[in-house]
Amino acid sequence: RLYEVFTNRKTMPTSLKEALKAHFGFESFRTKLQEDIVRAVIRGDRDVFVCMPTGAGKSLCYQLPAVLAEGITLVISPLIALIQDQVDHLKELNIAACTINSKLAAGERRLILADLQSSNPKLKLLYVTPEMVASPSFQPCLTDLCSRGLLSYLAVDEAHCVSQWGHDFRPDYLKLGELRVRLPGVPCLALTATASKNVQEDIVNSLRLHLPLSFVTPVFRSNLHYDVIFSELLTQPYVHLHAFIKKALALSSGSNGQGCGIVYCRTREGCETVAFQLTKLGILAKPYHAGLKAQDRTEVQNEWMQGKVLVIVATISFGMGVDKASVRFVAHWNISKSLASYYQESGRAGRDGLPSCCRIYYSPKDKSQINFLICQEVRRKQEKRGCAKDTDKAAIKDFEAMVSFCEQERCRHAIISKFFGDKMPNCAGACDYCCNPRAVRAQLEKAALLNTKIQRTPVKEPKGPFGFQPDIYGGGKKGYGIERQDSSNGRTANPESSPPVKRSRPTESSRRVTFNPNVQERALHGVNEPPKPVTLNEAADIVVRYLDPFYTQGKFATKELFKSFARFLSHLLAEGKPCGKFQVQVEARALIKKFFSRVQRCESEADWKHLKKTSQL
Ligand SMILES: Nc1ncnc2c1ncn2[C@@H]1O[C@H](COP(=O)(O)OP(=O)(O)OP(=O)(O)O)[C@@H](O)[C@H]1O
Repeated sequence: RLYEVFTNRKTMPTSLKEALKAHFGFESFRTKLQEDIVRAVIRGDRDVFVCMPTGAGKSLCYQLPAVLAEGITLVISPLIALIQDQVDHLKELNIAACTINSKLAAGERRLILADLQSSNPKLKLLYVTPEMVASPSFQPCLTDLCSRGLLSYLAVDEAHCVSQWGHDFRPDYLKLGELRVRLPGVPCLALTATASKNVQEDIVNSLRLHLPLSFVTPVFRSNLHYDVIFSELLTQPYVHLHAFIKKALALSSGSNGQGCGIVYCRTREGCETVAFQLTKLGILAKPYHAGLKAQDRTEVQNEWMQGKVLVIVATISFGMGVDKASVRFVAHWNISKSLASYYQESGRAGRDGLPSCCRIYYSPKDKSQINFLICQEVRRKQEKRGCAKDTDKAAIKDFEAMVSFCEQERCRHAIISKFFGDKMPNCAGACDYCCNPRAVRAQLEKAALLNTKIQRTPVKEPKGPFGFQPDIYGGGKKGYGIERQDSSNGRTANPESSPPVKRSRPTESSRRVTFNPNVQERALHGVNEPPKPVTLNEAADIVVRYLDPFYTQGKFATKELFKSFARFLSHLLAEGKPCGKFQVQVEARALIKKFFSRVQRCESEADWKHLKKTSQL
């Protein structure tokens, strides 16, 4: 039963299964695939690329080879918290693992470095962030280990962070390509749970994987039931959520004890409100977000892990690396920023393979807010680097895929599979659409009707010049960037302080309800009916939409000038003789065109001093 690859210089003569049992306490490999990957890594003659769903047991694919190899395995992981969990877990198993990071006490760091410099280091796994790997102080240590033949493998966890097309791009991951050049002969293993085809290509190219052996499993997980609920149609949303949780928790959790769940909210206020409401309705739920003290967060997480609290209501800063098998549901109170993120977050349900539920409470208002934040973030990045890039569109496209997932009449699993480039899965009733397509259609129609009504009711006078806080619009207020995992604005926020509604481009040719207010309004107004006069808020929306491309092209010397000009135009268009939306659109376009026919680049407020409405209004 001795495994032939153990003649490899890096491994010890013992059976793979025995080693699995001895070091990790597992009787067998989780799947044939897991075993195949471990064997391929141990062989060490090729780089390896692994794309398996969350909870599939990817960590073991490098941890077992690392334990069996003679040297040290360097593991790159994006978050210190994630690293700490892994290191703690390995230490519990008596496996020599540690991390070097900026938070480490000087004494501990010295001890680790001394071990690394010794002729026979005890350490088996060294976890670091990509930033640490790139730091000049760490380079000599790595070069030294490599030259002494003591680096067994390079494992890059969450490898999708290397791709600018991915949902969690981290610039320092790009530097790992250079690292590989400095570590000749060290085989690399790249692992991710979410990678569309172009992200996969990026990983292979950026990490310079040489003819890698690829182990890619379909993203379809038949034990997860997906559905979407339009929250604006609900009279009692919290009661609805409560009923969903009750039902999901009633699902069996096998030998894993009582089931539990996660509700994701975009904002801290959202977490607090939802947790409070659920507790009031009889389910103990606790919030978890960056606004809490670290100690309180740890306490909440522990209570949830131990089953003392069944529901954790968290921002997305919770979950990465949380290894709990019996999560019976993941509910999203707000949509995610991309379909890839949603797949990863919802995938935390049912890691034990048992039936579990994934639900989104969707609202078009939420869509507008997140869309606004994403566009703002993209613009901020462009401003920082001074130019636009093709990849800037990726964030917007990925968000559109998220919206499309909610607004389409199609199998939810099929949408996810298509997004990741997989073939159509056999859903077999594991989503609302496949269970009852008529109900999905009815909901979409009701939502469209409701949205039309909302658009037709008079809008209250906006507070600020745009009907929302200018510093939110300008992106100056910390906490509104989509990059932050946890913002302080919420669905519960005053609608008047919401950013203007922006139109999102449709992505799919398949049926979906359009929420473009202009289309619906025009269809409903009689031909001779006078158009409803635009409010300042609506004028601002139109202006921003038309002016935005000029800002992106660098036609404004500063962002303040852009905002100021947008404010000026909005007032010009909304004040005076009342005009309908269509007229204002035409006029806005004409004014902007006229302005830029005279001004190459806007340098001061004096540039638009003489700009007046054209005769069209
Ligand atoms: N062979 C095995 N037998 C039993 N349990 C296993 C086996 N391999 C891994 N596991 C367990 O499966 C769970 C998930 O493993 P792991 O955290 O490595 O998944 P992952 O694919 O890395 O997930 P994520 O993408 O969320 O990081 C862990 O609790 C792990 O201990």
